[in-house]
Amino acid sequence: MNNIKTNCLLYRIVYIWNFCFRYIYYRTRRYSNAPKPFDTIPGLSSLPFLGPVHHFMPVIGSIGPSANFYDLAQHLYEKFGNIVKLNGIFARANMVLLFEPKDFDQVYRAEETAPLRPGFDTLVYYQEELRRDKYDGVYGLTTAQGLKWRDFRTKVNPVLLKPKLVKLYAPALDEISKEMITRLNKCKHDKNYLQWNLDLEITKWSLESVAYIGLGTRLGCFQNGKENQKANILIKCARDMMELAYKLEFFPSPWRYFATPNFKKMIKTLDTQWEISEYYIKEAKKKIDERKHSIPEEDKSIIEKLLAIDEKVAIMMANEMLLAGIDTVAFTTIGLLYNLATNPEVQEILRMELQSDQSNKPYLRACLKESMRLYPVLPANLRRTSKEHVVAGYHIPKGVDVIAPNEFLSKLEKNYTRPMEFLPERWLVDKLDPLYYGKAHPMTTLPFGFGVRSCIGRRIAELEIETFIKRLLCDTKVSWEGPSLEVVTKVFNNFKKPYYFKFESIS
Ligand code: HEM
Repeated sequence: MNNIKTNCLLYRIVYIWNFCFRYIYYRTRRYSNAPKPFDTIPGLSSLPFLGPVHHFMPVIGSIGPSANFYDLAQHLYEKFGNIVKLNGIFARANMVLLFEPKDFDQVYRAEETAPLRPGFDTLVYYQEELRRDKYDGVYGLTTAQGLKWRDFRTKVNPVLLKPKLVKLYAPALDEISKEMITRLNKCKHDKNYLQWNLDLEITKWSLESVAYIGLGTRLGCFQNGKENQKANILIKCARDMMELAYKLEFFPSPWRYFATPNFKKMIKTLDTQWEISEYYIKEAKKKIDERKHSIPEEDKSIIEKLLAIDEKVAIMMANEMLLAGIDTVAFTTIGLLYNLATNPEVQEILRMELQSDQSNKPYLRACLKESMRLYPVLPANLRRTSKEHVVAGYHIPKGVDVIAPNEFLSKLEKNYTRPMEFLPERWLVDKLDPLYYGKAHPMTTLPFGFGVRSCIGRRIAELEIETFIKRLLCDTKVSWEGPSLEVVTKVFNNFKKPYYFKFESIS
């Protein structure tokens, strides 16, 4: 009898234990499979109203005010790991940095139907509210979102991304490069001038080049006089806009609630930029109208081709080319010159390729790619979520800025062999070679962005830079006589001056 009782009790204990075990097992399994809440993503602590701003303050901040984006990404990665949250402040969206390329690949691909890339909120406010009458509902690619962006991009894609583009504009760009080199040779005797103004000179060349492709006219950036003054103001406007956008949009600023002094400066700068750009566009249109006869399609400038499709889009695109296509190209060119100057053996191999008869120049292409891996204009890419995502085990709601820190990832040993070295060969060797670039995930290095919203000026930029480098290296040796060049991030990456380049004639 006792035996039966004991057996019964034992049976019950085993039964209850079994039940509890199963219950706990299934509950925890279910729970662990569920995405963790957004709020639990690790990241910098936030204060009420101020968000994580105290981390960026002088002395007391754990990061400090002067960190560039690369340093910030490194700090966050080392402290928090592959996924990091930064709370937004003053109506700025929350941000999540993803350090695994497969993770932002997943989000960016899922957003490809209508990718949202916010930024330049002051420019959006200027176009949509303050100067609404001028823009009349048509905004450029940098500021438009959703259907408006898609409609604009569909109209301009066939004109700007045409594979034949290279052939069409190459001779004129070569001419502009020759003039630039003559100008450089004149300036190089004044060492001090070039140390502080090389970027201005290179920007004059990039503006002259992009204006020729966009408007079909020469602006005369290398000349002295009135024309040159206008071009200089346009260059200054583009720079001031970046500087002011950095102050207004990356630091806490109440410009949305009242017009701060920097906000007023920004509006003045945008007005001036538009005024000069409009002047150039009107001049270009006048020339086209006065011609009174048609010319072959391949001889037409971008604005002429776009005017036949949609006049407002043509004007906005031309304006955007004069804005987005100058400092980006200048920075990339200076980065490449620096890498070639500090790696004379690479410069020599490249010179040999450029002097050879072969029409393909793979080493030149590899040098440019490698230089943009080390010195991308934009240190990170960005998409705002239009829907919910589950990434790296966390829930990411709609309206969050998902940041891909591409510059930082491109300099990690786990992605590239000898990552801090300028080794163009990595883009040419086969996959058995330890240097092979394909070791990294394809999303690791994205100097022109990603997918349908990637840079529309890519072909133009590559053509301009390659044409200039070909011309320059044929009879000039470039070297660097000073400490290493440093980068500082202000929305875009910039170089810290002075420049210690030496340009010597070798012919
Ligand atoms: C080496 C030079 C350049 C670099 C590294 C560069 C880089 C970029 C990047 C990273 C983006 C963001 C793409 C994304 O979100 O996926 C972008 C967008 C854009 N770029 Fe460039 N860019 C360069 C030159 C140019 C030039 C020459 C033009 C003008 C012809 C231009 C016009 C634009 C425009 C209009 C957008 C916005 C595209 C859109 O949202 O649809 N860029 N660029």
